[in-house]
Amino acid sequence: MPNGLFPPAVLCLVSCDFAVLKVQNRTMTEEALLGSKNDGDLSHVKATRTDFGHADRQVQPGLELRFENLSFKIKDKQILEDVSGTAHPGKVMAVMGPSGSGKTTLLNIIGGRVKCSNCKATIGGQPLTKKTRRKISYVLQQDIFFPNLTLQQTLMFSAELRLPESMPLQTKKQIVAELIEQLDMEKCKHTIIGDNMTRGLSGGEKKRANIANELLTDPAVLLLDEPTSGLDSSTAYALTLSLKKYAVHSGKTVMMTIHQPSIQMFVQFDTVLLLSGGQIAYYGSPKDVLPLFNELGYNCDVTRYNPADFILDIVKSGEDASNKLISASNRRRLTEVDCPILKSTVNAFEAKLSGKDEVVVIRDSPTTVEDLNDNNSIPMSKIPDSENQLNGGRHVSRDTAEPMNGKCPFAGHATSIESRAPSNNSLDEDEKRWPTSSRKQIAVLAVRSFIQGKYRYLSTLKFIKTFGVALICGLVWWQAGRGEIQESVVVDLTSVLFFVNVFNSFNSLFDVLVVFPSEREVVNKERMGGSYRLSSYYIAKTISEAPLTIVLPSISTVIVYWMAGLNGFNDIWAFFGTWLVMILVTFTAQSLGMFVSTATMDFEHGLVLAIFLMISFMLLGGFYVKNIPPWLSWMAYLSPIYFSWSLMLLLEFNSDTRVLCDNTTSAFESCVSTPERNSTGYVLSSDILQSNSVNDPAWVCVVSLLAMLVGFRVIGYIMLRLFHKPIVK
Ligand SMILES: Nc1ncnc2c1ncn2[C@@H]1O[C@H](COP(=O)(O)OP(=O)(O)OP(=O)(O)O)[C@@H](O)[C@H]1O
Repeated sequence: MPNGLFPPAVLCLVSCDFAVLKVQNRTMTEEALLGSKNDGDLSHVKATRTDFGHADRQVQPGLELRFENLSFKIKDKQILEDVSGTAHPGKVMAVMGPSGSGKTTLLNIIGGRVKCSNCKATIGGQPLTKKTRRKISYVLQQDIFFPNLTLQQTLMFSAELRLPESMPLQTKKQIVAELIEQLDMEKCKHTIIGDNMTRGLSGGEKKRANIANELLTDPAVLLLDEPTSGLDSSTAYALTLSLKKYAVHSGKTVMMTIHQPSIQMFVQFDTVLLLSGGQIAYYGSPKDVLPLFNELGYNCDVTRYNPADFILDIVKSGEDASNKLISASNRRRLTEVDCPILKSTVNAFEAKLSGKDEVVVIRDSPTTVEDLNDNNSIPMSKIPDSENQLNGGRHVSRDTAEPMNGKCPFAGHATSIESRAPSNNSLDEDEKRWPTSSRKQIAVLAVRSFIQGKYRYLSTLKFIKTFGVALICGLVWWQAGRGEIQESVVVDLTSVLFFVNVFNSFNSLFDVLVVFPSEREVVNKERMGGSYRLSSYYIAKTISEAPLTIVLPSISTVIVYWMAGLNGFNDIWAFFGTWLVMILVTFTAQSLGMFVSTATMDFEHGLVLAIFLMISFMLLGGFYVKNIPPWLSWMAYLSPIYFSWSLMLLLEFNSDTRVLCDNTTSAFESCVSTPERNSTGYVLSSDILQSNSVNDPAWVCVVSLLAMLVGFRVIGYIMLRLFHKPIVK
């Protein structure tokens, strides 16, 4: 094969995987963005069973989740402004609002997915920290899983990683089995999760798998981001009903975002937090919402309108309506225990509206309703008639200056999060940071990584490619190295070794390139959930994928080596040596791939960097350019291909190799007789090695490859650790 054909040929062969790999890489995110397919298969959820996955373990009680005056900005954009609320055990809070109103951001802050250093929240009266957040499970909107694992495998691995190590395996199995049964997923427990490429669980089943995965740990608080997205109305209702029953019967706290609930779903909620532009437009019971809207001039014809749709339509109808609702909500919140507001926020908001109405100035520390009404100039036009708006003690009557339930509203309001005593002692101070030891994590992750990796490393497509390329190479260089070879054949032998070398290195590097970005979502999700250490993941991955990594390079080496008739026919150790070198360079290229992947963490960027590096390494490998300019020659020492090819040539052209001189036009010194010495008629191995720029002894090449193998892997880990942290407060 002409030398110049190598790069395009190898790139082409490797890139035949890209189309597939790239699509696989997109799988999880795209699927999430596109939403799950609706299969209507939740309608038969066993809503009566609400002891989800309890088995015989001690059930953790629900805890009060309280967030107070959360304000959050991204750059100059105010995403949330003074958002407060309290989700109670045994109850469901629904966070509603138009698209972009900040629902997911609110859940992300509480769930620790977004860093918000000034955001105050408590769980069971204790500040929300990395440790106390372990009581919260967060069901993300995207169903992020490894696509090749079955439902049962997915839940079992999760159970082994997230449930205490001291819990017997049998109990973990029982919990998983119960969850599968209770979520009515028996029939699909051996089905793979699947992705865009491979059909697996349906959209509804994936959603249930996502919820089951979070219920495994028996959380005190369950957060769900759009759990009904992509489901049809009956499926969505069944799911909402199950969550409601789960909250009521297990005494758990449930908080979920939801876009457009049906009326049946809407009435299941205990509290509705309606957001508009990051501010609270309504906070309270769903049954109070229509009277309040009515007071503000928005009448809902319930015979024709779903109240949930109605309130969303009003919020979306324009700035005036939205401001009116926020303003009314702000005033209600001044007396609201569960959903307090800062007076400065009310002032600022009223000031913003001052062009349209009188400015409100609220005194710093109102302690009674009278104070508020007498000393703070709330525009009368902004206070709805008390007789009509009073509801459940949440509204203040201007006439009576008392909340309807007779409780002083300011007593609760004056109590800040910091001053609230812990209300629940179930948060164990001594709880360990990780539910399992590093040893256990590595063991579980290694098995999972092996199962997941075998589909990627040993796919039928890859076998076909490897066999195909190896057979073509074998035929092209058929028995080129057998017996006494001619000098002219030397270039064929160096070519075949270089080609196999480059082919396997490219394959190994690009395989890894796809892995990290696609696994990142799952790993980040799990790490943010506090499932395991990054080091455990990295070590497990390295160990478990090692046997998978060597399969295909070994196959191609064996086929090409013997078909091309290389030196193994004369010296069997030359064959084993070449095979080991091939494995070594495959691992080194894999390490390089890990480094590139973690340095970029993006397939497109990684691809560009990887191609640049591999082409450079090929050029510096000694095959194409025999006389690298001296000022550039040091760069050859950065190339794994240079070292591996050198090693292969050392094994192929050892002192026993007999290469006949071309008597007419020999390129080798040893073929030319001089007055001092006569040529033996055979080319000296040292001449062949020298002409191919093999300047270093074998041990230097081996040590250099090992150093690169370890070095790139360690740098990759450091980059992952430092620059790709999942954000947790
Ligand atoms: N990284 C970011 N940079 C800039 N703006 C952002 C960023 N993340 C979120 N936002 C903005 O924050 C606002 C709230 O986003 P969020 O995802 O919380 O809304 P949402 O109510 O959950 O919307 P949806 O119902 O469509 O999921 C949106 O306007 C969004 O564009």
